[in-house]
Amino acid sequence: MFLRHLSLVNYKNFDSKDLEFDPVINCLVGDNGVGKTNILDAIYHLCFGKSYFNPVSTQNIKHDTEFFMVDGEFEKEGRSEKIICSFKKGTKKVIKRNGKPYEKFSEHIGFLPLVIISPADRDLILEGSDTRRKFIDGVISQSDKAYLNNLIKYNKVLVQRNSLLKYFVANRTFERDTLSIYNEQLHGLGTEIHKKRLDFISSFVPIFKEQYQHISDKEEQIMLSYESQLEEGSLLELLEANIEKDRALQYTSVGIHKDDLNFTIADHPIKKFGSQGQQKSFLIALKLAQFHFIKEQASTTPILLLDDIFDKLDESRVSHIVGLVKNDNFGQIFISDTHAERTENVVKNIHQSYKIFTL
Ligand SMILES: Nc1ncnc2c1ncn2[C@@H]1O[C@H](COP(=O)(O)OP(=O)(O)OP(=O)(O)O)[C@@H](O)[C@H]1O
Repeated sequence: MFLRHLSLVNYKNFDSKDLEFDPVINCLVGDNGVGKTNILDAIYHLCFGKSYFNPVSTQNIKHDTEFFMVDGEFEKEGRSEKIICSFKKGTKKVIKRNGKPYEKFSEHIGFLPLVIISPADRDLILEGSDTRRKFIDGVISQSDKAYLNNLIKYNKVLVQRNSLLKYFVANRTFERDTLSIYNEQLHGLGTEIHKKRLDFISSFVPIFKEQYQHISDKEEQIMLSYESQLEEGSLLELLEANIEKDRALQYTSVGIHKDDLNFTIADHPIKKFGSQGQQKSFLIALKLAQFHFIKEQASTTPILLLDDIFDKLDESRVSHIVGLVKNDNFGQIFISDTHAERTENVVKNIHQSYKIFTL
């Protein structure tokens, strides 16, 4: 699968832009702030219906204009697929595949698998657990529609249960039976999600460790483990046991929405004890493992976006990553960098077709 053509209208810093891509390697080079990352983000938008960097849709519209449009022509399994993602202020975002709008964006997720490696990934280590849950959910959802649907349903029920807890306090009332209905729904959906997360972690960890060994020269004991309150008991039991606490807090304090991933090096949290280099290698290994996992599950090689990759790694490691496309037939890769020469040196050595775009 690859992206053949990209057209932008009023997308971030671009009025209009048309790019015809190479099926294998594409390099976007230029000074800071010219819009290299914005082009990668537009590609991300076509695959996920949203920005990787800025979730506020209005802020993805070029300043002082009213709408944006991102139009991409992909080739997938020998067929041309035209995806258009557009957004006008005050209306709902629209994604169309070959002229037909999707009713639910979730139907589009996984159709065009993509992995991005960016300096913004550091949030996975530095920020709260929701960032890491989004990561697991993002990886599983790209190859498992049922998981994504359960997750959407779980989040809806969770919002309803939280509203009910607030309603009880505001109206000085309490109805255990109504709450029990939500508990059962959360239990059913949450248990499924928990099981899939467990299965995912057990197949993902070996891939992740292998990727880390590839990019780190040293033997280091790194680990990624899954933490869930559901290890303590069934979700139904936990919800029932925490009813008084939830009434006081006015929100649901237990469930798979509290799950987390632990990242460690030599049994200590990498956030506090990992060097900058170790943290960078850890994040790249995480994303490369995502690439390999999705490739296996979805039987399509994901598009790989490498944003500012030299900010993270030296040339030999970048060569290793770019070399992935050499071994993975039909993979397409996009690289952004401020130094045209450095990028060209790396891609020339891969002996694959490539294009360099100077912005
Ligand atoms: N909604 C918007 N309207 C207009 N310009 C925008 C909008 N959002 C972002 N920009 C501009 O886009 C530019 C940043 O683009 P981008 O992050 O793609 O740069 P880059 O080439 O990747 O830079 P770097 O090499 O520093 O990573 C900034 O100048 C920013 O002001």
